[in-house]
Amino acid sequence: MSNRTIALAADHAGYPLKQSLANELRELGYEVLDLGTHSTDSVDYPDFGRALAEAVADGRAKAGIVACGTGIGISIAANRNPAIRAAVCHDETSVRLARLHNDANVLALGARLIGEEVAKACLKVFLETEFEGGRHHRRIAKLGETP
Ligand SMILES: O=C(CO)[C@H](O)[C@H](O)COP(=O)(O)O
Repeated sequence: MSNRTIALAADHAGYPLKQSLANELRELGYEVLDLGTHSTDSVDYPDFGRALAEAVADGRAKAGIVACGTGIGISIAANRNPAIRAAVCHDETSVRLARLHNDANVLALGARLIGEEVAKACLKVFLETEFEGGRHHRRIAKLGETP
């Protein structure tokens, strides 16, 4: 991904993983746009999924990483923004295919389900894998159509 700014957001369950991934991103030379949360105090994941989606949609960040306990709730929140294709992934193959086929612009991780090293490996694959295009363009376009 060429733009070097990656947005991060998490709820309280995802907060420790978010901090770890922020450090990893900085070590990899990326700018980090940290949209919270900023502690393990209990918060509501829709607020953070929405904020991250807006940052990616308006171009403040090239892509985003979200984390909650499972990755599910915060991905649902992010995906309510029509510009967002958030994929919940817990292994590198899923991440690779989410980029190759789905042009996922947000990676959602379940902090209570996977370890930090797996999450870091998923992050690297997400950053390094380009959209394959071709037949997948047509399908991505259909995702933006209203039913
Ligand atoms: O995974 C999540 C949403 O999909 C949340 O992180 C989880 O529901 C938070 O639970 P709790 O308030 O019990 O910490």
